[in-house]
Amino acid sequence: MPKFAANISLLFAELPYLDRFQAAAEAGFEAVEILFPYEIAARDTRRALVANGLELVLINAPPPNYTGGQPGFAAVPGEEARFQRDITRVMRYVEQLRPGIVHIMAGYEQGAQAQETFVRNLQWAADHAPKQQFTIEPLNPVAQPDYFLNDYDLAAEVLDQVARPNVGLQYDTYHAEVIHGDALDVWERFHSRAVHVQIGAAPDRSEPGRGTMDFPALFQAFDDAGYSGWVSAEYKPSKPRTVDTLGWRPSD
Ligand SMILES: O=C(O)[C@@H](O)C(=O)CO
Ligand SMILES: [Mg+2]
Repeated sequence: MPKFAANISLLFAELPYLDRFQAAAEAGFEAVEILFPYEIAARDTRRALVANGLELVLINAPPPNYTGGQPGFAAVPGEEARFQRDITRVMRYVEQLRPGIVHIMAGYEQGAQAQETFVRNLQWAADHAPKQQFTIEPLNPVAQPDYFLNDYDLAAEVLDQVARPNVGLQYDTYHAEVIHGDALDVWERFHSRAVHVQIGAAPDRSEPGRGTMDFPALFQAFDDAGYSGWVSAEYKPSKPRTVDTLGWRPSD
C-alpha cells in the first residue's frame, strides 16, 4: 500500500499555515508538501516540521506563484538569469528545509523556443544542484490555460532532452485524467519516469472517491509498478474540515 503525504497548501487550508503541520500529524500523516513556502521564514517552517515529526516531501520553484506572479518561468525565453537567481534562492530554502523534491514550474509560453529554454534551464538547475531531485509536472489547460507543460508526452520528450538523472516526472492523477481522459492509462505509460505522485479527483479536484477515477485500482497500480515514493494528497477538500475528507485512505 502506498505511503501517503498531505499537501498542506491545499489540505488543512482552513487552518493558519503553522497550525497545519500539527493537524496533518494528528491525522496520521508522516510527511507533508508545501507548494510555495517562501513567504514564511524557513526556520519557522523547519521548526513546525521538526516539532511534529514530519518529513518535507516537496516544494515548488521558482517563486513566486500565488503571490501574484505566474506559475514559474522556466520555459520563458529571456528569463534565464532570473531563473538562475531564483533557483539559487530556492536552494537556500532547500538547505534548511531539506525537501526530497523540488518541482520546477514552466510558466506560460508556447513553442519550440519555450521548449529549448525549459530544457536548458532544467539542465542548469540539475547541474547546479546535482544531489537534489527535481521534477516537472504537466498541468491541465482547464486549471492552467497556456501553461507550457500541458501534456505527458511532451513531458517525456522534455525529460529525454534534459537527460539528467536528477530530473524526473511528477505524476498527478487529477491533471492526468483531465489532460488525457484516463489517469490509470497515463500511469501505465509513464510510470517508469515518475519520481513523485500526487492524487486528487477529477474534474473538480476534490478528494479521491469523488468523480470517476478508480483510486483503489490506482493505488494497486502504484504498488505493482514498484513505486515506493510518497503519494501526496493534493486536492481541494469538499468539506470545511479536511479531516472529514480522508476516508479514501485504505486504513481509514
Ligand atoms: O498540481 C498542481 O497544481 C501542483 O502540483 C503544482 O505544483 C501547481 O502549483
Ligand atoms: Mg500536482
